Amino acid sequence: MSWGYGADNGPEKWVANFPIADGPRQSPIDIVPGEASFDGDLKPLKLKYDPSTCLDILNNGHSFQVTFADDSDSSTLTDGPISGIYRLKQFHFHWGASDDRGSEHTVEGTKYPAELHLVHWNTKYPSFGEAAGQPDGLAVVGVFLKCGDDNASLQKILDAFDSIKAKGKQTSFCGFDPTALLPGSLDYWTYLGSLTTPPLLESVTWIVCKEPISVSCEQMAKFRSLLFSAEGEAECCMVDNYRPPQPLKGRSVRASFQ
Ligand SMILES: NS(=O)(=O)c1c(F)c(F)c(S(=O)(=O)CCO)c(N[C@H](c2ccccc2)[C@@H](O)c2ccccc2)c1F
Ligand SMILES: [Zn+2]
Repeated sequence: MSWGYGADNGPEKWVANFPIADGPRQSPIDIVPGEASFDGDLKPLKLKYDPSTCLDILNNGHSFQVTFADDSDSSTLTDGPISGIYRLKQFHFHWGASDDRGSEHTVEGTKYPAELHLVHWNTKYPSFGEAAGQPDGLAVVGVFLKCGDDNASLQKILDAFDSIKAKGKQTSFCGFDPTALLPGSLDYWTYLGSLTTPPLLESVTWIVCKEPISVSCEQMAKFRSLLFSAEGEAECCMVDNYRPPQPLKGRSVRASFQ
């Protein structure tokens, strides 16, 4: 059985096939603002996305992801805590079965109903796959979602869900600008961590925005209409696809704001 989020193949079981699950720089973590150290050398995040590089939307059986063409520097992350140019490869979300949980990072124990991850790779390496194996290979921007006003930008994504309900379903999705999913303030916390799904590679510079974006409760409910299961299989709702916080193991978390 491959990894997932169920009782038999969920986060507590991943270490059996992916021993790095108990490694020194695993993600996500619980962020304690009072213990984060302000670093005046941290630059503002610079995110430049070209909507024409948006390719498709896919239900991959763990989450849904929107994939971008990454054969040029059209959609990039620069500055912030990183050096060099990182290209946007895909974004995806994690969410709960109810509004009281769903995010991967937590803030002093507070769980948000969902969390957006924008995955970028360091162009000093020849490809995403190469970069994913390097300690400075990936940079993921995390944005918390909280229940509140309707989010018109998110609605465009949700409107595509009917064509990707089951695992393996994919549909073209273009002209989407992920900038529209970013909060007003780009204040962030940053720390060295890992992918939060197998292969759990310790190659991620995490950049977690302090300010959440809002989604309506109806929009949150739409996330839960996706399926972990493929067509023809017993239906299994795609919910609680998040890994719980992992031990900090002496790492420091820096803040870009005071
Ligand atoms: N929270 S996280 O950012 O660590 C994360 C996830 F939590 C996550 F669910 C995914 S996923 O692709 O939706 C399903 C698992 O691969 C990816 N997807 C990765 C990925 C695949 C293709 C292109 C970009 C990112 C992940 O599958 C991956 C990364 C590195 C090497 C192999 C696989 C991911 F990066
Ligand atoms: Zn993720």
